[in-house]
Amino acid sequence: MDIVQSDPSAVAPVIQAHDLTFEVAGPAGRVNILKGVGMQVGRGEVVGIVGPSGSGKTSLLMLLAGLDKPSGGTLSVAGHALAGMDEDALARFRREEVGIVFQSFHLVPTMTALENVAMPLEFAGDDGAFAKAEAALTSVGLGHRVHHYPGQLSGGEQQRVAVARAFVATPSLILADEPTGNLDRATGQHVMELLFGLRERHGTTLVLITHDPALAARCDRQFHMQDGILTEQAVLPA
Ligand SMILES: Nc1ncnc2c1ncn2[C@@H]1O[C@H](COP(=O)(O)OP(=O)(O)OP(=O)(O)O)[C@@H](O)[C@H]1O
Repeated sequence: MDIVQSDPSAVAPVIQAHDLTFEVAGPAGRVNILKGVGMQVGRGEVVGIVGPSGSGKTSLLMLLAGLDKPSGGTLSVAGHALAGMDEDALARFRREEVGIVFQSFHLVPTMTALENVAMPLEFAGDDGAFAKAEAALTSVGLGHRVHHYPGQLSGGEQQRVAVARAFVATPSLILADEPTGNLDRATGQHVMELLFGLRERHGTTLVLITHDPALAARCDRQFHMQDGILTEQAVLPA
């Protein structure tokens, strides 16, 4: 009889967070920013997080990216239990599993678009870094701008470079913090089509912080953060 062993990582959720807390030291003592957050997100799901300013959305994103450590609770991303990992393992995890898109682009101003996108692959020792970066830039419609510096690009073009950089290493998870916040409506729409297209092409999971109700309504699932507490909500049509 053949024994078929299934790969548990193929079906395991990309994000498994349970009772996450995040405390920091403030001038008046400890501040509880996240107060027992739980979420489970499957492969290829697009999840929106809405909520007022200062409620803890970016803090949660930083934990999911392995850029901050939770004070308590358990967190597994793409099969990695982040709590037990040292800095080297976390750096590798971020390189291989996570892409991040920030509201303010965060490109390196002294590097061309091509160099910005190739950077994560070069760090990983990928010989094909520049060819892959050029293909990624072409796929976001910037094949003709590869040698431009960020300062020579419009806001929308810079965000498309940031999107290309986020997906060039085909991560399991893309985290986007107000990716359209600095863009006009049409340009923001274009950037979102690029991000949503990644799920279609690569099965990428997308976690999106947004203040835009229309954008949140396009997500498969929607969470609301309020004062460090996360609750899932029904997705209402825009
Ligand atoms: N390292 C830190 N030290 C002290 N306070 C912090 C730290 N990081 C975040 N905070 C505070 O925690 C709260 C949550 O911040 P966070 O950036 O996660 O909120 P947010 O929901 O993303 O807000 P916004 O929508 O304005 O970006 C804020 O009051 C912020 O000032």
